[in-house]
Amino acid sequence: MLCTDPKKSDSLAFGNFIHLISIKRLRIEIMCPLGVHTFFSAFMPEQAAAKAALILPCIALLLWLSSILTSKQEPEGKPVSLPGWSLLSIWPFFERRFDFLHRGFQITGQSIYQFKLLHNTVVVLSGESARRDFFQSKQLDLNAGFKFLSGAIPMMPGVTSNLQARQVALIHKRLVAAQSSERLSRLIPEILDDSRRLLDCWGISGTLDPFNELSQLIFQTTVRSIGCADLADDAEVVAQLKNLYDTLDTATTPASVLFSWFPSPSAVKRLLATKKIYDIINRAVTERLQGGVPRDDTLQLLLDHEDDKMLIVGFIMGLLVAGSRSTGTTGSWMITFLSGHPHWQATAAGEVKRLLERYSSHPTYSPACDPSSQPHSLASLSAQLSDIPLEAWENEVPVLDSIIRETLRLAEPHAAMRQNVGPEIRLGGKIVPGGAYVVYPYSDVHLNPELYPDPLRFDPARGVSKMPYAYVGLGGGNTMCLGQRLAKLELKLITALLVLGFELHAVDQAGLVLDELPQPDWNDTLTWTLHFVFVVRLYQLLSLYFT
Ligand code: HEM
Repeated sequence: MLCTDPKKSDSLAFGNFIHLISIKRLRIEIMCPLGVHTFFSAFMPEQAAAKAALILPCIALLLWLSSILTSKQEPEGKPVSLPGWSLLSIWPFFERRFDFLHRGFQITGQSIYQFKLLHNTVVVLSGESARRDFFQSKQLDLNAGFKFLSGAIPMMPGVTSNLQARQVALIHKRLVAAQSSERLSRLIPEILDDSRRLLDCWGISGTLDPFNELSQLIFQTTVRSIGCADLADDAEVVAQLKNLYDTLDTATTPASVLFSWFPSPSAVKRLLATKKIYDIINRAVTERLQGGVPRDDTLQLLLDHEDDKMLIVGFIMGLLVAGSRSTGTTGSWMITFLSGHPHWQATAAGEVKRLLERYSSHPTYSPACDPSSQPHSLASLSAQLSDIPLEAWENEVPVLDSIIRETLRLAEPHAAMRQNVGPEIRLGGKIVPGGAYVVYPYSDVHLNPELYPDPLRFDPARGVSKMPYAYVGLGGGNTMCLGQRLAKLELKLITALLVLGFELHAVDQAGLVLDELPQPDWNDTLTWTLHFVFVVRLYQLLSLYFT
């Protein structure tokens, strides 16, 4: 807009000079020299005023150009920010993570967005290309991500946390060695025997809470498999350890994660539980070192490699959580799903029976031959299952494999968490600055109706999608689960015992069979358990199977 009255235009132009410089280029060029000249001529001779009127706008123009060139532009590709940064608005990230993350996608209308957690940037991803970049990136650190965003591991600097990269690499190497084929083959009868012992306590019929009983059972077999045989043999110590690990879970609160330095009651509880776990495991390692009898277990494997004592203690303390928590919950959900799907119970039982027919050399129990052996046939079933070799458990059980896969797809409310420990990178085309945290919710694929039609339905018969990273239940790309060989073996052995040994029904508290199974709570990212009353009714089937 041009001003035609020179007087008016002078005053207006000068009054708005600074403002105009920054926002209205056209008006500056035309109006400033005139107005400035009139202004200066009021104070100085005509010639000097003319010079000043020319020089000043040039300086202003230069300043303006340099401010444009040096100004911090919002980089193109920066993820849109979630409005609201107060602690209150991000609290649900810890308490109802699934809802929080999905509301973020809805509010921003974007497949990638970011929010602030204290002074840290957290980028949330979804979509095919972001997922691919995420799982393939080498500079996203899982441990750093979990330490800051989850905090649900025993924190003992130098033992279970703040480990150097070479210590983490050594722990991973030993974990692979602990799952060698020879070692897993020797573990089969031990896992079966532990499980059979605990299943015997369930009785011939009755009800049980799978989220309690299965997680206890799998804690026992995990202590046996990656811990120490002396601990696994002592039922009291195993129960004590389980309680302490449960305390770590229940005492993990948003405040204890965000302000881990603050000695809140839950932080103190966590600290005490961690110290007690340390004492139990350290004592077992010390006793073995000081002349205990060598056993065929993971502790002995670590001692034989002459690993540092603190690394050994940290290995057992850390992997007992990684191993038992996820395997226990997966086992509980598997039994829940099987108890509501008699067809899959029977199909799984049929698959294991065929393996028994092929591999078992133990005589099949028959009440006619040995009427006195009722009803303790779980022992003989476990002995028969021990005859099935590891290769068969790993390669000849497509039904059990698909039941595990479908259980993890439907009931593993995991969000993968990382820290970008390198320079700025792009994931899915969006910028993730160095030091920022990145979260990828598994629901992006596992509950995606385009990949899994009717995604909340349990259906092990679903095909596997060919889309890259369409199934990430045991990780993907650079971070695959390093304990999956053991986890799958434990789950298969326990399921075999259950489907051949019992008939399972999901019932309510009154004992009535449920029409509909309970759904997993995707907001319960830590323990994945159920929060309402539900039980599984058992009938021991052995007399049917062995006649
Ligand atoms: C059914 C049981 C299990 C499930 C569902 C499971 C799932 C996973 C998943 C999804 C990851 C990748 C995490 C991510 O990308 O954010 C992972 C990593 C890992 N898992 Fe498992 N896991 C199970 C059992 C175990 C067991 C028994 C152990 C050890 C005894 C174990 C040790 C590990 C370790 C060490 C990693 C980290 C790998 C790395 O840093 O690259 N897991 N697991």
